[in-house]
Amino acid sequence: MTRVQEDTIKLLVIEDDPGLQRQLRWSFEGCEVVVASDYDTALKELEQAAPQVVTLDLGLPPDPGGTSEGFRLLDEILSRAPDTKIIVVTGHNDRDNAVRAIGRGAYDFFEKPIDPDLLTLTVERAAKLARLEREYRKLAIAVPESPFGELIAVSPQMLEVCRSVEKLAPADVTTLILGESGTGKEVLVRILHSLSNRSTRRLVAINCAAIPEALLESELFGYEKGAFTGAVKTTRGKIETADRGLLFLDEIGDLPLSLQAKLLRFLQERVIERIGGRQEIPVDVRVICATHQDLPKLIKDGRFREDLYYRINEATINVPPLRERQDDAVVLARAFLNRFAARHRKQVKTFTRQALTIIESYEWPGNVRELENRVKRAVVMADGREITAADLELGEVEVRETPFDLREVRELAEMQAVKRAVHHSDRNLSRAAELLGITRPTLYNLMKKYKIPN
Ligand SMILES: Nc1ncnc2c1ncn2[C@@H]1O[C@H](COP(=O)(O)OP(=O)(O)OP(=O)(O)O)[C@@H](O)[C@H]1O
Repeated sequence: MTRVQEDTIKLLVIEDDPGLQRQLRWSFEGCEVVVASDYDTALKELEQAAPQVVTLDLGLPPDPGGTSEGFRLLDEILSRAPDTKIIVVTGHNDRDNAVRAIGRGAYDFFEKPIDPDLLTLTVERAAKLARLEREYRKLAIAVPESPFGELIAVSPQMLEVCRSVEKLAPADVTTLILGESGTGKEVLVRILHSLSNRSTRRLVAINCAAIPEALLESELFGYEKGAFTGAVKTTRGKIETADRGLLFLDEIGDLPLSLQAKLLRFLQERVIERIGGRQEIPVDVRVICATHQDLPKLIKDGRFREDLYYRINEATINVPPLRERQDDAVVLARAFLNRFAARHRKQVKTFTRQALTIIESYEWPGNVRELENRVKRAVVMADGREITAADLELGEVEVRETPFDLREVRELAEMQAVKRAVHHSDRNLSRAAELLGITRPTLYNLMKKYKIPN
């Protein structure tokens, strides 16, 4: 069995049949396996080995033909170590007990006779979930001291983004944050500010898309008394207010061309002139811009100045969409559930497995913001302790559940690796082929096979 990420999986096999014990030990060669054949030994091993995953045969002595001892142990394990993922092993066609076990908190069930390959995959998935939950808890515990505050990130892609933010924060360079709407760009700007050497000064934000063109100029640059009708007193603009601090220009792609020229001048000369003013006022701000738009395309269409693009883009941070970081989706969903359940004093504790699968599979066009809103709504509306797939109201979702058939599993892994390499190399196919350790023609064939556009 392969290892899940860098952790070795600790697995406790609770099984009284010596033949099956041997078979299971052999199937899970790559894991640290401990075996117990009765209630007391199982609890002792639970304490000593602290396994992430347990396989539990429901028919244990003194009731090997029934299920009473198995259920007693299931309840006890979950009360002592609630995060343990328990995979219950039932007799053939024993759906009733399987469903009962899931209802009492088991992670999954398995019918005898055991197919070691299938069971291996189930154990790997359970261990992966246990690892994500543990990492999330570590992050959650670290929150008070962490400059990353409420930011939740467990996927390698987001951890890389966090590293870039940490590196760029003290550098005082004009930084461009790119990413779809709702991916967390604003959250990252706030973190960047708190880690920068301007953290004791203000972070002034302005959304270039939300303010009409006529007002935007005075918002940014300010005006002198009498500059236009209604200018009853001299007013400083956002740029000036941000002096010695940080100015966040959100939706920079929507800045009208006339103001692009003015902003460029400011970035080059670091002075502003208020509307109706004649005096040049020096301002020391660090500018951070963000957009969900494709700026090179806007440049091609004549809607964004190329010279401004180079000015604001001294450093870039790319925030990946949520659908490309499946690991984050589940962890974020759990965090939002806890947050809103506490805020609205609801007894909702968890998601059903189906709901989690849907969360992993859904494309999340509105990214984290959409996920947050869906979970919030579901928590507010929920009556019971669990949020079901239907509560999320996502309609028909094509489920991307990891299949069991090994050929399908390999193909899925191959497709994901090709997609990642193409994204990581920013569609430079020679580089993508190099990352994958294959030739360009092989890469072309794979992209054709999986219908990945280039
Ligand atoms: N990694 C994260 N951890 C916790 N909360 C997050 C994370 N990413 C985003 N959020 C939350 O999702 C919501 C949207 O995030 P944010 O406003 O930063 O997105 P954005 O990319 O700036 O969106 P837009 O482009 O529409 O302005 C916010 O409520 C934010 O707190």
